[in-house]
Amino acid sequence: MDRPVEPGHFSACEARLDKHMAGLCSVDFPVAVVLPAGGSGERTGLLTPKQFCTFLNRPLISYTIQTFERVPWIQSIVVVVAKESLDLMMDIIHRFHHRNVLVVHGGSTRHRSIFNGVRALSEGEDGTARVKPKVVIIHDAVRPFVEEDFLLKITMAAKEQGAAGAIRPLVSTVIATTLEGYLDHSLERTKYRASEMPQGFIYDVIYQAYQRCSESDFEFGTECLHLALQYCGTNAKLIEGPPTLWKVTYKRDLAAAESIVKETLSQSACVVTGGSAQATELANALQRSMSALDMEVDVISDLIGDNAKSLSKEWNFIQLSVNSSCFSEVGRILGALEEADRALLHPVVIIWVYLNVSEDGSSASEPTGGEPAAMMELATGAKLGNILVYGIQLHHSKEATLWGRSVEKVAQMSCALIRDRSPALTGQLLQA
Ligand SMILES: Nc1ccn([C@@H]2O[C@H](COP(=O)(O)OP(=O)(O)OP(=O)(O)O)[C@@H](O)[C@H]2O)c(=O)n1
Ligand SMILES: O=C(CO)[C@H](O)[C@H](O)COP(=O)(O)O
Repeated sequence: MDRPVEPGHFSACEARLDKHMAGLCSVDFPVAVVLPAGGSGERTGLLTPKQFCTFLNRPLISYTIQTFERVPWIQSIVVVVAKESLDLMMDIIHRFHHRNVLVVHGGSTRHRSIFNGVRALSEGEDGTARVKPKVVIIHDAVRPFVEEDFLLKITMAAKEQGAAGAIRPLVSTVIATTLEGYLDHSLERTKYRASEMPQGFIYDVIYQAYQRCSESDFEFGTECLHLALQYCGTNAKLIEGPPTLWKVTYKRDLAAAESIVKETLSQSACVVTGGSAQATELANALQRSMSALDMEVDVISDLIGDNAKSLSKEWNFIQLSVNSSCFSEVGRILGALEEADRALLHPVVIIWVYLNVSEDGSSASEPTGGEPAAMMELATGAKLGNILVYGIQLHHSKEATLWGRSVEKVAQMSCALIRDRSPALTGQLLQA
């Protein structure tokens, strides 16, 4: 029999749940989640199973685990992986500091993997009984984006009805084909829905459904809600979910998942002026231009005292320097981010904007000798810690149109650097 491996303890989770239940949350019963991640991802055409494919320096499965870790009323997380992926999974849990995750061996089909995960919630590896949850959520490990409020809807409906599942409108019409490959008939699209995940079940319902179902169900079935209906007479409540519930199935879906994460990380930026009048003027102009590019910008003079909060909230920093090619301010942001392990889960961007103001207001001066090399050195070290450092140099102009154009260019470059998060461009001192 497949045996679970426990890197974490459920007791910490129980304490978390108790604390939460003390006042904040309407979920006053134990909830667990099973994340089947034991497939090989053939349809991606990649050698690595899709749940272990990495984007923005982190495997897909870690994004999904993090999604559930953030939900305070979820008591325990069971991840089901193929035997050969066990070490890799343990390494991911360790590397990204995941807590309270129970890892269980998978089976040869999705249903077999899910049943192993469900069973592990009530039975220890030596057959000893565990305190089973009231509701279990089942969610494909390759659907990284699901919001707490939707999980709550599924959980509460599952508690009421015995089973609940996410649905989406069909994108294409479903047709039946003849054996010869001709159209047999088509279904009326408005009557049908795509069944997605998450799904929620009263624990005993899904456990019994799996105990009663046939070998053929285990081998060929694709729908847990169907098992609950057929073997326990439980009619699932269906709830329409958002499009982001889609399942990563093909290679292009990995790129789509990456772009969703990038978009989330690129909604705002924090501009640090250092306090000088010229830098503040530039920061205010950048704020206007970047907000026209749909990026919210907060302008602060430093990252001290109350302003230090930005270090734990913001994913993007723009540090302004006027006539000073010294990287000490950038170094300070870097140090603070590294100390807080801020870039563990997502890459953080720092853009150093160097404003060159010559005495006579001319724009003749060029970047001075050591800067590009020093930038590169700083950025190379930062990249190892998942912090992406870029530089932009601009010259002040007394001529309003020219100056406006330069500021606009800095705003566009900053938005592009933040949105692309390209490791290849780190350390470059770009010219605006
Ligand atoms: N024996 C299996 C097969 C699938 N899954 C999991 O079930 C989820 C949804 O299945 P699917 O998208 O079909 O994944 P794969 O089977 O890996 O993909 P493919 O069919 O392309 O091989 C995935 O998280 C997958 O890892 C599983 O736990 N155990
Ligand atoms: O949506 C789902 C269930 O309702 C499943 O994710 C889907 O059935 C998985 O199937 P497959 O392994 O064939 O992709």
